[in-house]
Amino acid sequence: MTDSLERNLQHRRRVLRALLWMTLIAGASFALINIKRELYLLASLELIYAAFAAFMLRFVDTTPHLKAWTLAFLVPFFCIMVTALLLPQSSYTIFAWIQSIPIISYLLLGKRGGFWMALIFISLGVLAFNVRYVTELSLVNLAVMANVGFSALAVMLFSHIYERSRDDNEQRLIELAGTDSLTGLANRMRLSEAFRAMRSQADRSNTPLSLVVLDLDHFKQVNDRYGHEVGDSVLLHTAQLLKRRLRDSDLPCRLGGEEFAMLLPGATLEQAADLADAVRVLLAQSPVTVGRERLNVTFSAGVATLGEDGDSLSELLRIADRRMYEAKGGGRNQVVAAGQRYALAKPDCTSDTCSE
Ligand SMILES: Nc1nc2c(ncn2[C@@H]2O[C@H](COP(=O)(O)OP(=O)(O)OP(=O)(O)O)[C@@H](O)[C@H]2O)c(=O)[nH]1
Repeated sequence: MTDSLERNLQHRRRVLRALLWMTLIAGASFALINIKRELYLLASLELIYAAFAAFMLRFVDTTPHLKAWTLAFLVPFFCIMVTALLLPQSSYTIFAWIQSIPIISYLLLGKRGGFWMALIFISLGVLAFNVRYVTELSLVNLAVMANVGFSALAVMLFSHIYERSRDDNEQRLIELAGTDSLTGLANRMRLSEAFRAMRSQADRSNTPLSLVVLDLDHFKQVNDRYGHEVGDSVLLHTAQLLKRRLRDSDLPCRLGGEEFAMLLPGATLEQAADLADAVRVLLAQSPVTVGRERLNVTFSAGVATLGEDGDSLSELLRIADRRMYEAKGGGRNQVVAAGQRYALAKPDCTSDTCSE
């Protein structure tokens, strides 16, 4: 669940696995043929590479360093291919393999890495053709070289377009998976991702990180009295107000139903409580218009902070949730932030701080 919003590298692993199997089988077979043809340098390169492929097959599905291993495999792989192109004993037709360079590069390295890898090795391939046939430069050879070069560039262009749209679609899916469809705020899944990043940052810079859970008061009555659509616009109104009021570095999110959360990097428990109370006042002063009526919306909130109240998101959510219910129990439309419990703007409190 925690990795659910990360980019999916599964397809790259599958392509690499297929390439490793091909290298293993083809490398061993070609090595045998080339030994018979007395091309010992090429045969030993092919054998070494087949062994390297067999070695990589053991961990290609699990390695966390997929890109580094892909590069470690691919650069020598293409170098061997170019060496084969240069050998005077290998046939003319071997140049057809240049076509595979852009496809393999883009599938394994994505659009940026794929672009450079393909460009470099297609150029080297065309250069190899030049080196081999420079002495017998004829119109036929020029035509072959132009066809090999341009068709490889065409394949590269299509691979680039394909990889770019795949990348955009994946990005869009990641956005959608982390977004609440009604309010456009982050959802629980994105909150977990953001919490991990913000907690690391807070640990590194020794700065506070706080969480506020807020729940709209008597929301059922809004739905029952005005209907579900009006209920939805109240949720949207609250979400927009949170987005407007918070900093770009803060994360407002909808946990579900009429429950929201705010993840506040750099805010201590007290600062987070002050901010939650300011949002509470702002919401209370911004009624939602329904026909001729103006609907006052309030919420009850609980605050928790990293370290004092726990180190994981689930601990902070649990404590903030418990304090939110204390705020409900204390009369609603208030914020509870505790070490010792205190409530801000609690109607039946004479001072800002109430004892537990
Ligand atoms: N319009 C709308 N209503 C929702 C949505 N999700 C949950 N609800 C409603 O929110 C209401 C929540 O009711 P309760 O849990 O009783 O809470 P409440 O009425 O706000 O009472 P307190 O929290 O105790 O103040 C229920 O009527 C749900 O149907 C939604 O996406 N849209």
